[in-house]
Amino acid sequence: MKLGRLNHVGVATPSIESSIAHYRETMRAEVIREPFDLPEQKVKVCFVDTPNSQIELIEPLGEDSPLTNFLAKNPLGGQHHLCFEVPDIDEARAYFEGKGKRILGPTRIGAHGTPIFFLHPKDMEGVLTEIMESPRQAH
Ligand SMILES: CC[C@H](C(=O)O)C(=O)SCCNC(=O)CCNC(=O)[C@H](O)C(C)(C)COP(=O)(O)OP(=O)(O)OC[C@H]1O[C@@H](n2cnc3c(N)ncnc32)[C@H](O)[C@@H]1OP(=O)(O)O
Ligand SMILES: [Co+2]
Repeated sequence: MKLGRLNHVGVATPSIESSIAHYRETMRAEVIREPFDLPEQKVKVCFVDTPNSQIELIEPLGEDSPLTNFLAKNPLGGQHHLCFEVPDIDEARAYFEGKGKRILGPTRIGAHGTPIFFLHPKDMEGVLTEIMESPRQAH
């Protein structure tokens, strides 16, 4: 498996609107993308572009969002996951399975429109890790 770029840092928030204001006004980021819902993933998403990566703002969508427990423990929100790109998602899945790392659920289409999966934080040095097929590699 070949490790690609850090695609984004996932940041959970109770309010994407207030987080957008923070990144625009305090961080002077150019937030040009509109928030959008990913109902199948039970999250609302808004990307904040930085010169070399992205912040992925994520807010729970619906009751049983995967963010619900995280925000119960971290009411202000906070760093949630890291997302790395790989050239081939199926090869990466087999690689991590071979390493005995717990993969959370099926490979599915993520917020960038390419296949992703998640690795359990307890198997990844405490970091919830998202693996994403590089957009330019999508078949
Ligand atoms: C896919 C769209 C978009 C994209 O980029 O394309 C996204 O990234 S959406 C992101 C939201 N979706 C997910 O996170 C899906 C994968 N996550 C999960 O399946 C759960 O969040 C899980 C299993 C990581 C944790 O579930 P839950 O919070 O319900 O369980 P616990 O509270 O019992 O936590 C278990 C254990 O893990 C620790 N934990 C939980 N979340 C994190 C985290 N983000 N980073 C590090 N550690 C985390 C938690 O503290 C518990 O540890 P313990 O020592 O037992 O307290
Ligand atoms: Co993500």
